[in-house]
Amino acid sequence: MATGRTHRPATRSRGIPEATVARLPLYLRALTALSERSVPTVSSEELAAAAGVNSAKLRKDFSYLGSYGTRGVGYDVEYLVYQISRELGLTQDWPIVMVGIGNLGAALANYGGFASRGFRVAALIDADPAMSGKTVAGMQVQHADDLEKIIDENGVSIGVIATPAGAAQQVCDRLVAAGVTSILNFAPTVLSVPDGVDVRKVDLSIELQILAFHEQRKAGESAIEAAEGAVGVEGPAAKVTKPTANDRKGPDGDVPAVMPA
Ligand SMILES: NC(=O)c1ccc[n+]([C@@H]2O[C@H](COP(=O)([O-])OP(=O)(O)OC[C@H]3O[C@@H](n4cnc5c(N)ncnc54)[C@H](O)[C@@H]3O)[C@@H](O)[C@H]2O)c1
Repeated sequence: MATGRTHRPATRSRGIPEATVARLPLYLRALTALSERSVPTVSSEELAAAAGVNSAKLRKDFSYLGSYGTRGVGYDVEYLVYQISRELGLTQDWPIVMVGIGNLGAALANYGGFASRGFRVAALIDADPAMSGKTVAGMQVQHADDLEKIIDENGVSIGVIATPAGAAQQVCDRLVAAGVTSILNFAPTVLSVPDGVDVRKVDLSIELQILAFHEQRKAGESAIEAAEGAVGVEGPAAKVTKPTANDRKGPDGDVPAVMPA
């Protein structure tokens, strides 16, 4: 599919900014941990620290949900879990298909975290005939020839692609033609999709490259400090701005492990 776009406008139709939407899962993860410890209420500062977000930003984000907390008491943890889950669409079950059940696909299929967050793996699909019928994570792998039928029968709207990069666009096109409107792409390639289809990409090697960049800066900083120590006076090198912890944070004040698509 040659035409189409790969991103959405910054604000969703309901008026919640995309950056806020991207932080909601962080709040939910922190709130779920509090809920598991039976903590009844939480202040914006505590929750912001647990989620790795600035507290003023958190309060602004929650105002979009109509949640303002109670002065001196804070936010009701259970109610906030419900509110955010509802906003993210997690109060309903989302069947997903995974395409490409090799090393990564099998590891993802075995990950229990999808089901506990409302994502049911409806089918595992692979093009290799030798994989068909094999059991992975307790499910039989189905052949890619049946992709459209599987999506139709299971009412799937979210697809996960873990095929080699060269196959990803073709798989994406078939998923979209079959009715899938959200794709999580692990293949190292940019997918082109029509309007109305959301793509998120995950690339751990990009994350490592970003960490390598920071390591390089830190190494440069150490070299500057060593040179300063050796010379004993403030030379030109001392004017180099040293990176701070904030420099390494994302635009939202957090340190994303996985960059938004
Ligand atoms: N995003 C990340 O951080 C990350 C990490 C590791 C791997 N990857 C990428 O994930 C992909 C899978 O890696 P892997 O190590 O599991 O590879 P793999 O070779 O073990 O598995 C790929 C699977 O895809 C299947 N496949 C190929 N074409 C297909 C098609 N048209 N339809 C359905 N299935 C098809 C193959 O039969 C195979 O089982 C690669 O693109 C790799 O670069 C991404």
